[in-house]
Amino acid sequence: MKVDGLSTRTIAPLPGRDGVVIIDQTRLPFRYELRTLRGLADAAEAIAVMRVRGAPLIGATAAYGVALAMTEGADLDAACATLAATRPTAVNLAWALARMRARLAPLPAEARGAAAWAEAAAICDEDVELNRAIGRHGAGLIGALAEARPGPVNVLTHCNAGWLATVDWGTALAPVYAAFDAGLPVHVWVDETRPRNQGASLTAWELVQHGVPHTVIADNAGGHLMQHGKVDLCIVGSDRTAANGDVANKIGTYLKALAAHDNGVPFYVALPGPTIDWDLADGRAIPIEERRADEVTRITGENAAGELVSVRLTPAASPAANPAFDVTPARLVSGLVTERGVCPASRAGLLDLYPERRR
Ligand SMILES: CSC[C@H]1O[C@H](OP(=O)(O)O)[C@H](O)[C@@H]1O
Repeated sequence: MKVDGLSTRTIAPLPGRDGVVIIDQTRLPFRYELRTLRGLADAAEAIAVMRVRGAPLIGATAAYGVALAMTEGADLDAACATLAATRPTAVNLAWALARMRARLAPLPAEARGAAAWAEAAAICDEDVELNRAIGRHGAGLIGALAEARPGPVNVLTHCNAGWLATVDWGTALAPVYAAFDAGLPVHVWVDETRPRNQGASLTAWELVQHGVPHTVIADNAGGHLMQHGKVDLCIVGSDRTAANGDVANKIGTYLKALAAHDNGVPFYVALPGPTIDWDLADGRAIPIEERRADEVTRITGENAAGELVSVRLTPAASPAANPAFDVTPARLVSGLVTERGVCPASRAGLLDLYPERRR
């Protein structure tokens, strides 16, 4: 996508393969800061503290983390274990590490560096095309709604599943960008998405950059808007979708799916193939990340002087719980928007799109 008119991706290797440049998403929307990852430790830290986040981008960063590790002579299995331990829910992390290991393990140590950089680059290039295809297929859903009646199609999205969550294009927002760029009237309700506010800080920033009409809302407003006919379609991302179509996504997604179901609002999940966990029959075993309590008890923002500040919201003595994801059962999902098309949220639906997965 473009930032200040310049095309960019969320991650890219330095020409000398001695570093990887990322957008430090912990600084957005106030500062657009690039950061160079110089080694395995930098890559692991960037994932763990969410300088990079979003399932596909976590996988891409881990892939480059392996390349950085090979360049610094680290052990392949140890490097993969370090990266695997950063965040548990997004299956793209395990998928990328398994792919890197499969590519590198058969090679002699001296050949692993170049192969790792090439494989990481391939993962990134593929992600861009997967998401572009998701946008194409998902734009059809928006187009059909645009034809049904005048005025903008009002899309509600949760968290950030835009291009910042991937290498480019995004997943849930890819159809929005494709529809907008095709001239379709679209407006986005942006869930702020407490406690890390990826919606208010990242999705809103993306949509401003692209010129897409949008309105930031409190997470708790979504159900009310659906009750009053102000939401035509929900599209969210996924961090891990089980083989039966159960979807793990940012905490609060399940509540939006319940409200959509109760109000007859179509609820779609956009995801690329690497986000499908074929080894999980359903979503019950998806690991849910528990993050630090101070992400709930404190909030970070910019004061009038343009300084980044963090303020406490709760009494110091109050404990807090911070599950970062929840699982939306397939029965609440209208459909899955993948790079291969749209399918029902079911094992049969997924196997129709991915027949090579039939056992
Ligand atoms: C396209 S994956 C986006 C997905 O990742 C987000 O989680 P996090 O920001 O914690 O990495 C959120 O669940 C998004 O839907």
